Amino acid sequence: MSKLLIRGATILTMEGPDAIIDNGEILMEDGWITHVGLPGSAPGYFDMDEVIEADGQVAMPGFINCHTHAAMTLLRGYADDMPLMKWLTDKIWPFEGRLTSEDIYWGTMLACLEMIKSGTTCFCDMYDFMPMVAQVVEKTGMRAVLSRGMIGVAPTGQRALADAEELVKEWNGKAEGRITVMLGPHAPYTCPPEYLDKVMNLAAKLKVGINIHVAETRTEFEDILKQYGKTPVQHLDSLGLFKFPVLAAHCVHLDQTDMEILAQKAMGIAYNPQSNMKLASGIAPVAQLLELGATVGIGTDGTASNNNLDMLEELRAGSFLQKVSTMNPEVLPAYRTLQMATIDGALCLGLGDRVGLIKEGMRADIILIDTRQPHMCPQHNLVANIAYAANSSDIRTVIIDGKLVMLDRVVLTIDEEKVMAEVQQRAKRLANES
Ligand SMILES: N[C@@H](CCSC[C@H]1O[C@@H](n2cnc3c(=O)[nH]cnc32)[C@H](O)[C@@H]1O)C(=O)O
Ligand SMILES: [Zn+2]
Repeated sequence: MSKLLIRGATILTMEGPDAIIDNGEILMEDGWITHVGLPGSAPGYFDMDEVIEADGQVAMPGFINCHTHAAMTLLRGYADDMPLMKWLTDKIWPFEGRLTSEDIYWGTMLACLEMIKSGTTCFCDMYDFMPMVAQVVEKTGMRAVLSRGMIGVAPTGQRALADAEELVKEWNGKAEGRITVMLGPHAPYTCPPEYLDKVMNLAAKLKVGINIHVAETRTEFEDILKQYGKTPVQHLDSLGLFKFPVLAAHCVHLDQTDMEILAQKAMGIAYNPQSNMKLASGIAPVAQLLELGATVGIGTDGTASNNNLDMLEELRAGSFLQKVSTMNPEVLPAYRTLQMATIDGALCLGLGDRVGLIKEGMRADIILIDTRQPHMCPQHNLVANIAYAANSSDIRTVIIDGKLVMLDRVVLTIDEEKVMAEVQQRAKRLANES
């Protein structure tokens, strides 16, 4: 049995705004959190395999990135300042057509490196060559929800269904339980109803959830309305999609009925504020969705539309954007926003019983944040300091599933220099092939 102890930390358990333990300790055994309490209270104190002294640091659940395309690190800075449809059809899809499985491997490696260094312990991915992504998840020690992106209108539509089924069979529950697989029909505008029927049949057969982009742009909203006489959300609802556990990404353009449907029927909504800003897609009505009782997590989207995977930046932007768009500074307060980046994200991914809280009985996905920094002084309010002032470089240590993945900013599972050199060289080749 492996026993790991964190001591001396201020623990932000995320179980509630008052659930903060000063100078606390967290015991982890075989990946489980088995004790959270005051100093000297952990059982078996003297036979730990590893003790992490965390004075001056905050321990909190790792961030959960609810929507990304990890290997798109290869496209970071390749196509900027364009609207979604033009961006996808003129730049992104032609580039992606040249990607090999090795490219995906290295691009995802870089994404995992960046995510670990910015405190993300779990991410939800939709892309191609997903067995490579699964291998990277296994090697790097991350937790992930993976889906093979499926574009029904593409010549690869049929193959994508077969790949998705294979991915579920090969990887669901693997990497010591850190990988969950969902189906990933890309969007209502790339997956016609007959194709979504096939996806739903497969989801029923394999008993897995569905990850899909929904109502991202006004163009999508208008096109779907014209084509089917319904909004994207109501179109998907009428097809029966929400009978499955659905994670809906974006949800920017919604009417009142759409919001009610999502609040009542979606497993979760992935709010991607910076991608939506950069592609000028709009602002998801998150404050209203939360009022209606929706479960909302935060995602960065891929690095071609963000352009980084920094969840601290994302959650701050997400909070501020809701404040300014509603002209109400009280919406998405600091603690609520941190919940969205942790436990609510876990709920969006169907992992709410496993991660997102520092609590006995949960798996140990924990980050340590150094608070002894000028930009976090003084400490009137720890929660506000983390949500509104911290930088991702303040994240010192990352534990995933009870294993040390980064210690004092050294990532233990990835050769940082090698990954950056590989990606640089591959990105250059891919761009030159155009
Ligand atoms: N090429 C695959 C499917 C790729 S799935 C994921 C797709 O989503 C694309 N993508 C990335 N960000 C966004 C976004 O914000 N909206 C819609 N699509 C996106 C991404 O570039 C990628 O093509 C096939 O064989 O059909
Ligand atoms: Zn996306």
